[in-house]
Amino acid sequence: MTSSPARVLTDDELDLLELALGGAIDRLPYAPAGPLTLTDTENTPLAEVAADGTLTPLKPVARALGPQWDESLRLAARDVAAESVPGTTAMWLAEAPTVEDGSVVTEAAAAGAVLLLVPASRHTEPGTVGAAGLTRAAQGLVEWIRDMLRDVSGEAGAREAEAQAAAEAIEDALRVVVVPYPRGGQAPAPADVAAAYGAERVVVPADLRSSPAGELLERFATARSNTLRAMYPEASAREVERAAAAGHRQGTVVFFTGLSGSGKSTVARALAAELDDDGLGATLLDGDAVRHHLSKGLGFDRESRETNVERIGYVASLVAKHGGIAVAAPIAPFESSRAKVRQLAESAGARFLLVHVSTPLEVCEARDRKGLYAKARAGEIPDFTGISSPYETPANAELVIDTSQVSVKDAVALVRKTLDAA
Ligand SMILES: Nc1ncnc2c1ncn2[C@@H]1O[C@H](COP(=O)(O)OS(=O)(=O)O)[C@@H](OP(=O)(O)O)[C@H]1O
Ligand SMILES: Nc1ncnc2c1ncn2[C@@H]1O[C@H](COP(=O)(O)OP(=O)(O)O)[C@@H](O)[C@H]1O
Repeated sequence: MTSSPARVLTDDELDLLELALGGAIDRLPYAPAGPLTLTDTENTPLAEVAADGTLTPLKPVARALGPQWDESLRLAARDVAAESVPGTTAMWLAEAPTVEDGSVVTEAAAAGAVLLLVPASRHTEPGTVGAAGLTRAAQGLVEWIRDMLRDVSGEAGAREAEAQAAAEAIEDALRVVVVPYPRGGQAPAPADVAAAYGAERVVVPADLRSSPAGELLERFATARSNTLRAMYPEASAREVERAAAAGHRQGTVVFFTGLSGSGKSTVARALAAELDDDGLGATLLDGDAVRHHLSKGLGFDRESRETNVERIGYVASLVAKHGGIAVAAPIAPFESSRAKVRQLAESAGARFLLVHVSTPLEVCEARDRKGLYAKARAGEIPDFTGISSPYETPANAELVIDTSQVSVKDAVALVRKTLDAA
């Protein structure tokens, strides 16, 4: 048991801890002095920081799935440095390597040992090649170089044996190492990290690219597949294409709010169906359905409603985080929870569209689809929105629709127009 205060580490902080435990950095920029227990989000104690900043590991940092977690690649800096030979060059592969980069790497490997360092973050920005893709691309680069050298040595004729030996030496000189590397401002300089892994110099191939290659890469999202294949070794091209395809889809949360009977579910359902028909797909989080599943057992007091709405917002943001469209339709009467939901979506990189279905109370009450207003007026349902519980009118809705004035079809068209313009 430890009695020192605990700190739950963020993803970037975990990367820094891994770097420090592996000997790549001397001290943690976020916890230079203790006593402090560092934990992951599951509260597993990972390390102790003493008053003088000394780190004592307690448990290994949890590994996950993916090539970037492969134990034979994600090695401690001190272990790699212990095996490194003088004159080692590090290539910092922060982007998927191109054919041009492959030539730079081949040249360096002809002169001595080369560490292909893959800076692996736990975050991937949509549209960029993440840690898994970079690792596969680095491994693919080694294969690409090997195949290329075999072809060349096969054409060498009389000097075949000599060429073959040279090719093998180059292949042996290459080693892929995955480096935990945060995205944030506390990231150490690549040159310092490379030195800790035993390299004498670091080359960032992306910095050496010729300008035509740089210009082409800037346009890569629209480049035809064959252009990509000409520029990249097979493994890199696959990763760049995969990332570009994912990056094109920004997730969206369409969040309806309004009184019971205002028409939220009707419009939300019609919208989701139309999006499906267009092949866009939409996940519908209808108020009633959510109350039967996600929020079963919750009541209608303020706290329960806030919990309900925030749960919906959380699920919607998960859907949108990976490019999906979430359509939610709870009453969501309180501004504070609507603001939280917006913030959740926006921090997942999604667009957020608040649609206030502003149908007047008299119309909702006249509709009284479920007979609830009558019961609420008779005092049989407490805390009924609009009758005995408040509805805070949103001041920041992207769209306001009064379904006593606008048909379902036109309401859907208005939402889609707003979505297209966003
Ligand atoms: N007290 C009270 N107030 C308001 N609504 C009530 C209440 N009790 C039950 N219902 C039924 O629950 C539906 C609203 O649930 P929501 O999850 O959308 O509400 S909230 O966002 O948590 O405020 C709502 O459904 P809709 O009519 O689809 O809005 C009602 O049918
Ligand atoms: N233009 C309209 N848009 C949406 N609903 C409408 C419209 N005109 C009439 N209605 C009716 O109003 C009721 C709205 O109920 P519902 O969509 O369940 O509202 P909510 O989900 O806000 O409680 C439905 O019976 C629907 O048929």
